[in-house]
Amino acid sequence: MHSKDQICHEDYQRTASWLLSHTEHRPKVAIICGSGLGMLADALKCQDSFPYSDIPGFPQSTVQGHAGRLVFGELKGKTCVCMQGRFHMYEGHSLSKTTFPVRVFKLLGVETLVVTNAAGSLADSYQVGDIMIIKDHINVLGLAGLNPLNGPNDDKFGPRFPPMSCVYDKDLRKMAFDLCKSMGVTQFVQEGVYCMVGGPNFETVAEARLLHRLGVDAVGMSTAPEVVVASHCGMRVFGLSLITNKVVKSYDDGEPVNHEAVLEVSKLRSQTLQSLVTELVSQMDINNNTA
Ligand SMILES: O=P(O)(O)O[C@H]1O[C@H](CO)[C@@H](O)[C@H]1O
Ligand code: HPA
Repeated sequence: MHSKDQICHEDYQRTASWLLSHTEHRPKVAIICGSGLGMLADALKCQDSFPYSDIPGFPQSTVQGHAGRLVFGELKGKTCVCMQGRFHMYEGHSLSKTTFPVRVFKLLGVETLVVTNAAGSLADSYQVGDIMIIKDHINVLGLAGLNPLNGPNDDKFGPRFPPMSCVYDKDLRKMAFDLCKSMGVTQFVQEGVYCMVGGPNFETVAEARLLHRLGVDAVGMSTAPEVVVASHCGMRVFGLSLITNKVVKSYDDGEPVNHEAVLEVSKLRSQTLQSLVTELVSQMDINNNTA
Protein backbone atom coordinates (compact mmCIF):
# COMPACT_ATOMS: atom_id res chain seq x y z
CA MET A 1 0.00 0.00 0.00
CA HIS A 2 1.52 3.37 -0.96
CA SER A 3 -0.40 5.85 1.12
CA LYS A 4 -3.67 5.66 3.04
CA ASP A 5 -5.79 6.23 -0.06
CA GLN A 6 -3.60 4.99 -2.87
CA ILE A 7 -4.06 1.36 -3.74
CA CYS A 8 -1.69 -0.24 -6.24
CA HIS A 9 -2.19 -3.22 -8.54
CA GLU A 10 -0.22 -5.49 -6.21
CA ASP A 11 -2.66 -4.74 -3.37
CA TYR A 12 -5.59 -6.04 -5.42
CA GLN A 13 -3.46 -8.95 -6.58
CA ARG A 14 -2.45 -9.87 -3.04
CA THR A 15 -6.09 -10.08 -1.91
CA ALA A 16 -7.13 -12.01 -5.02
CA SER A 17 -4.28 -14.52 -4.55
CA TRP A 18 -5.26 -15.03 -0.90
CA LEU A 19 -8.85 -15.76 -1.92
CA LEU A 20 -7.82 -18.07 -4.75
CA SER A 21 -5.70 -20.05 -2.33
CA HIS A 22 -8.55 -20.31 0.22
CA THR A 23 -11.40 -21.45 -2.04
CA GLU A 24 -11.74 -23.71 -5.03
CA HIS A 25 -14.62 -21.66 -6.41
CA ARG A 26 -13.78 -19.64 -9.52
CA PRO A 27 -16.66 -17.15 -9.83
CA LYS A 28 -17.75 -15.51 -13.06
CA VAL A 29 -20.49 -13.47 -11.35
CA ALA A 30 -20.21 -11.18 -8.33
CA ILE A 31 -23.25 -10.00 -6.38
CA ILE A 32 -23.18 -7.01 -4.00
CA CYS A 33 -25.96 -7.09 -1.41
CA GLY A 34 -27.57 -3.81 -0.42
CA SER A 35 -28.86 -2.83 3.03
CA GLY A 36 -30.86 -5.69 4.49
CA LEU A 37 -30.42 -7.74 1.30
CA GLY A 38 -27.71 -10.09 2.60
CA MET A 39 -30.11 -13.02 2.26
CA LEU A 40 -29.28 -13.06 -1.45
CA ALA A 41 -26.18 -15.01 -0.42
CA ASP A 42 -28.28 -17.63 1.39
CA ALA A 43 -29.27 -19.17 -1.94
CA LEU A 44 -25.63 -20.09 -2.72
CA LYS A 45 -24.88 -23.82 -2.55
CA CYS A 46 -21.54 -25.35 -1.46
CA GLN A 47 -20.55 -22.17 0.34
CA ASP A 48 -17.09 -21.02 1.34
CA SER A 49 -17.39 -17.85 3.36
CA PHE A 50 -14.90 -15.40 4.81
CA PRO A 51 -15.50 -12.57 7.30
CA TYR A 52 -14.06 -9.39 5.82
CA SER A 53 -11.79 -9.15 8.86
CA ASP A 54 -10.00 -12.34 7.72
CA ILE A 55 -9.35 -11.16 4.16
CA PRO A 56 -6.07 -9.28 3.70
CA GLY A 57 -6.62 -5.74 2.43
CA PHE A 58 -10.42 -5.84 2.74
CA PRO A 59 -12.19 -2.90 4.41
CA GLN A 60 -14.65 -3.60 7.25
CA SER A 61 -18.44 -3.16 7.18
CA THR A 62 -19.80 -0.87 9.87
CA VAL A 63 -23.44 -0.43 8.82
CA GLN A 64 -26.34 -2.36 10.37
CA GLY A 65 -27.78 -4.76 7.79
CA HIS A 66 -24.35 -5.36 6.18
CA ALA A 67 -22.97 -8.55 7.74
CA GLY A 68 -19.41 -8.20 6.43
CA ARG A 69 -18.87 -11.59 4.82
CA LEU A 70 -17.69 -12.68 1.41
CA VAL A 71 -19.52 -15.82 0.32
CA PHE A 72 -18.50 -18.05 -2.58
CA GLY A 73 -20.88 -20.70 -3.90
CA GLU A 74 -23.10 -21.87 -6.70
CA LEU A 75 -26.45 -20.58 -7.93
CA LYS A 76 -28.02 -23.27 -10.08
CA GLY A 77 -24.58 -24.49 -11.10
CA LYS A 78 -23.11 -21.03 -11.80
CA THR A 79 -20.24 -20.07 -9.54
CA CYS A 80 -20.71 -16.72 -7.80
CA VAL A 81 -19.12 -14.59 -5.14
CA CYS A 82 -21.44 -12.52 -2.98
CA MET A 83 -20.66 -9.54 -0.76
CA GLN A 84 -22.89 -9.68 2.31
CA GLY A 85 -22.28 -6.06 3.09
CA ARG A 86 -20.84 -3.26 1.03
CA PHE A 87 -18.75 -0.21 1.84
CA HIS A 88 -20.01 3.35 1.74
CA MET A 89 -18.00 6.54 1.61
CA TYR A 90 -19.88 7.96 4.60
CA GLU A 91 -18.36 5.19 6.75
CA GLY A 92 -15.06 6.97 6.29
CA HIS A 93 -13.68 4.86 3.44
CA SER A 94 -12.09 6.50 0.43
CA LEU A 95 -13.98 5.76 -2.80
CA SER A 96 -11.11 3.54 -3.95
CA LYS A 97 -11.54 1.53 -0.73
CA THR A 98 -15.32 1.24 -1.19
CA THR A 99 -14.71 -0.24 -4.64
CA PHE A 100 -11.65 -2.34 -3.72
CA PRO A 101 -13.58 -5.64 -3.91
CA VAL A 102 -14.73 -4.97 -7.48
CA ARG A 103 -11.18 -4.94 -8.82
CA VAL A 104 -10.34 -7.98 -6.71
CA PHE A 105 -13.30 -9.74 -8.36
CA LYS A 106 -11.96 -8.80 -11.76
CA LEU A 107 -8.68 -10.50 -10.86
CA LEU A 108 -10.61 -13.57 -9.70
CA GLY A 109 -12.09 -13.82 -13.21
CA VAL A 110 -15.49 -12.25 -12.57
CA GLU A 111 -17.14 -10.99 -15.77
CA THR A 112 -20.55 -9.82 -14.55
CA LEU A 113 -21.39 -7.64 -11.55
CA VAL A 114 -24.87 -7.67 -10.04
CA VAL A 115 -25.42 -4.72 -7.70
CA THR A 116 -28.40 -4.35 -5.38
CA ASN A 117 -29.36 -1.56 -3.03
CA ALA A 118 -32.07 -0.13 -0.84
CA ALA A 119 -33.26 3.23 -2.16
CA GLY A 120 -35.85 5.94 -1.62
CA SER A 121 -38.22 6.75 -4.47
CA LEU A 122 -38.66 10.15 -6.10
CA ALA A 123 -40.85 8.91 -8.96
CA ASP A 124 -44.49 9.61 -8.09
CA SER A 125 -45.69 6.30 -9.52
CA TYR A 126 -43.38 4.14 -7.37
CA GLN A 127 -44.57 2.37 -4.24
CA VAL A 128 -42.66 1.10 -1.22
CA GLY A 129 -41.69 -2.49 -1.99
CA ASP A 130 -41.24 -1.90 -5.73
CA ILE A 131 -38.18 -3.38 -7.38
CA MET A 132 -36.46 -1.02 -9.81
CA ILE A 133 -34.27 -2.43 -12.56
CA ILE A 134 -31.55 0.23 -12.87
CA LYS A 135 -31.41 1.67 -16.37
CA ASP A 136 -28.84 4.37 -15.66
CA HIS A 137 -27.43 6.39 -12.80
CA ILE A 138 -26.58 9.94 -11.84
CA ASN A 139 -23.39 9.97 -9.83
CA VAL A 140 -23.66 13.26 -7.95
CA LEU A 141 -20.31 12.69 -6.27
CA GLY A 142 -18.69 11.86 -9.59
CA LEU A 143 -20.07 15.00 -11.21
CA ALA A 144 -18.49 16.95 -8.36
CA GLY A 145 -15.08 15.35 -8.89
CA LEU A 146 -15.23 12.53 -6.34
CA ASN A 147 -14.56 9.47 -8.42
CA PRO A 148 -12.97 6.11 -7.51
CA LEU A 149 -11.00 6.38 -10.78
CA ASN A 150 -9.28 9.60 -9.64
CA GLY A 151 -5.51 9.40 -9.46
CA PRO A 152 -3.05 7.65 -11.77
CA ASN A 153 -4.95 5.39 -14.18
CA ASP A 154 -4.22 1.68 -13.83
CA ASP A 155 -4.11 0.68 -17.52
CA LYS A 156 -4.18 -2.99 -16.54
CA PHE A 157 -7.80 -2.45 -15.49
CA GLY A 158 -9.03 -0.02 -18.13
CA PRO A 159 -8.64 3.26 -20.01
CA ARG A 160 -8.13 6.73 -18.54
CA PHE A 161 -11.41 8.02 -19.98
CA PRO A 162 -13.98 5.23 -19.92
CA PRO A 163 -17.38 5.77 -21.56
CA MET A 164 -20.41 5.45 -19.27
CA SER A 165 -23.26 5.79 -21.78
CA CYS A 166 -24.33 2.13 -21.81
CA VAL A 167 -23.28 0.77 -18.46
CA TYR A 168 -26.32 -1.23 -17.34
CA ASP A 169 -26.46 -4.13 -19.78
CA LYS A 170 -29.52 -3.99 -22.01
CA ASP A 171 -29.80 -7.75 -22.53
CA LEU A 172 -29.66 -8.45 -18.81
CA ARG A 173 -32.29 -5.78 -18.16
CA LYS A 174 -34.60 -7.40 -20.72
CA MET A 175 -33.88 -10.85 -19.33
CA ALA A 176 -34.75 -9.62 -15.83
CA PHE A 177 -37.99 -8.05 -17.00
CA ASP A 178 -39.01 -11.23 -18.84
CA LEU A 179 -38.24 -13.21 -15.70
CA CYS A 180 -40.42 -10.85 -13.66
CA LYS A 181 -43.22 -11.52 -16.16
CA SER A 182 -42.86 -15.26 -15.78
CA MET A 183 -42.74 -14.88 -11.98
CA GLY A 184 -45.96 -12.82 -12.15
CA VAL A 185 -44.47 -9.84 -10.29
CA THR A 186 -44.45 -7.09 -12.94
CA GLN A 187 -47.01 -5.09 -10.97
CA PHE A 188 -44.21 -4.02 -8.61
CA VAL A 189 -41.31 -3.92 -11.05
CA GLN A 190 -40.08 -0.64 -12.49
CA GLU A 191 -37.14 0.46 -14.61
CA GLY A 192 -35.51 3.77 -13.78
CA VAL A 193 -32.64 6.06 -12.93
CA TYR A 194 -30.75 5.67 -9.64
CA CYS A 195 -28.93 8.61 -8.10
CA MET A 196 -26.09 8.28 -5.66
CA VAL A 197 -25.70 10.96 -3.01
CA GLY A 198 -23.05 10.99 -0.30
CA GLY A 199 -25.22 10.53 2.80
CA PRO A 200 -25.28 9.64 5.61
CA ASN A 201 -28.18 12.04 6.18
CA PHE A 202 -31.32 11.45 4.20
CA GLU A 203 -32.43 14.20 1.81
CA THR A 204 -33.93 17.54 2.72
CA VAL A 205 -37.22 18.42 1.01
CA ALA A 206 -35.42 20.91 -1.25
CA GLU A 207 -32.84 18.29 -2.21
CA ALA A 208 -35.59 15.75 -2.90
CA ARG A 209 -37.37 18.24 -5.15
CA LEU A 210 -34.12 18.99 -6.98
CA LEU A 211 -33.43 15.29 -7.62
CA HIS A 212 -37.02 14.79 -8.76
CA ARG A 213 -36.66 17.63 -11.28
CA LEU A 214 -33.41 16.10 -12.51
CA GLY A 215 -35.26 12.94 -13.51
CA VAL A 216 -34.10 10.74 -10.65
CA ASP A 217 -36.44 7.83 -9.88
CA ALA A 218 -34.64 6.45 -6.81
CA VAL A 219 -31.90 7.73 -4.54
CA GLY A 220 -29.34 5.99 -2.35
CA MET A 221 -25.82 6.33 -0.97
CA SER A 222 -23.98 3.59 -2.86
CA THR A 223 -23.69 1.62 -6.08
CA ALA A 224 -22.48 4.25 -8.59
CA PRO A 225 -18.77 4.00 -7.62
CA GLU A 226 -18.87 0.18 -7.77
CA VAL A 227 -20.53 0.34 -11.17
CA VAL A 228 -18.04 2.91 -12.51
CA VAL A 229 -15.11 0.72 -11.45
CA ALA A 230 -16.72 -2.44 -12.82
CA SER A 231 -17.48 -0.80 -16.14
CA HIS A 232 -13.96 0.67 -16.32
CA CYS A 233 -12.48 -2.81 -16.12
CA GLY A 234 -14.86 -4.23 -18.72
CA MET A 235 -17.40 -6.03 -16.56
CA ARG A 236 -21.01 -6.41 -17.59
CA VAL A 237 -23.27 -4.73 -15.02
CA PHE A 238 -26.81 -5.36 -13.83
CA GLY A 239 -28.46 -3.44 -10.97
CA LEU A 240 -31.58 -3.60 -8.83
CA SER A 241 -32.93 -1.09 -6.31
CA LEU A 242 -35.48 -2.10 -3.73
CA ILE A 243 -37.70 0.89 -2.97
CA THR A 244 -37.75 0.97 0.83
CA ASN A 245 -39.34 4.39 1.32
CA LYS A 246 -40.78 7.37 -0.49
CA VAL A 247 -38.48 10.36 -0.23
CA VAL A 248 -40.33 13.21 1.44
CA LYS A 249 -40.97 15.95 -1.14
CA SER A 250 -43.47 18.01 0.85
CA TYR A 251 -43.14 20.30 3.88
CA ASP A 252 -46.68 19.39 4.93
CA ASP A 253 -46.79 15.61 4.90
CA GLY A 254 -44.69 12.49 4.49
CA GLU A 255 -43.10 10.20 7.04
CA PRO A 256 -39.40 10.94 7.82
CA VAL A 257 -37.34 7.88 6.87
CA ASN A 258 -34.94 5.97 9.12
CA HIS A 259 -32.54 3.08 8.56
CA GLU A 260 -34.58 0.61 10.66
CA ALA A 261 -37.58 1.16 8.37
CA VAL A 262 -35.32 0.61 5.35
CA LEU A 263 -34.20 -2.75 6.79
CA GLU A 264 -37.81 -3.75 7.59
CA VAL A 265 -38.95 -3.23 4.00
CA SER A 266 -35.91 -5.11 2.67
CA LYS A 267 -37.29 -8.23 4.40
CA LEU A 268 -40.62 -7.83 2.60
CA ARG A 269 -39.22 -8.59 -0.83
CA SER A 270 -36.30 -10.80 0.15
CA GLN A 271 -37.82 -13.95 -1.36
CA THR A 272 -38.71 -12.31 -4.67
CA LEU A 273 -35.31 -10.68 -4.98
CA GLN A 274 -33.55 -13.92 -4.19
CA SER A 275 -35.57 -15.81 -6.84
CA LEU A 276 -35.05 -13.09 -9.41
CA VAL A 277 -31.28 -12.91 -8.93
CA THR A 278 -31.00 -16.73 -8.86
CA GLU A 279 -32.94 -17.14 -12.10
CA LEU A 280 -31.11 -14.29 -13.77
CA VAL A 281 -27.72 -15.77 -12.93
CA SER A 282 -28.86 -19.22 -14.02
CA GLN A 283 -29.87 -17.85 -17.43
CA MET A 284 -26.69 -15.84 -17.93
CA ASP A 285 -24.49 -16.90 -20.76
CA ILE A 286 -21.30 -17.70 -18.85
CA ASN A 287 -18.69 -20.41 -18.95
CA ASN A 288 -18.33 -22.02 -15.58
CA ASN A 289 -14.73 -23.06 -15.06
CA THR A 290 -14.24 -24.58 -11.67
CA ALA A 291 -10.76 -24.93 -10.32
O1 LIG B 1 -27.15 1.39 -0.77
P1 LIG B 1 -27.32 0.40 0.33
O2 LIG B 1 -26.02 -0.19 0.75
O3 LIG B 1 -28.35 -0.66 0.00
O4 LIG B 1 -27.86 1.18 1.62
C1 LIG B 1 -28.85 2.19 1.61
O5 LIG B 1 -29.44 2.14 2.89
C2 LIG B 1 -28.73 3.04 3.79
C3 LIG B 1 -29.73 4.01 4.36
O6 LIG B 1 -30.78 3.35 5.01
C4 LIG B 1 -27.70 3.76 2.94
O7 LIG B 1 -26.44 3.17 3.09
C5 LIG B 1 -28.24 3.57 1.55
O8 LIG B 1 -27.25 3.67 0.56
N1 HPA C 1 -32.27 8.34 0.55
C1 HPA C 1 -30.98 7.94 0.44
N2 HPA C 1 -30.60 6.68 0.63
C2 HPA C 1 -31.55 5.78 0.93
C3 HPA C 1 -32.89 6.11 1.05
C4 HPA C 1 -33.28 7.47 0.85
O1 HPA C 1 -34.46 7.85 0.95
N3 HPA C 1 -33.56 4.98 1.34
C5 HPA C 1 -32.65 3.99 1.41
N4 HPA C 1 -31.43 4.47 1.14
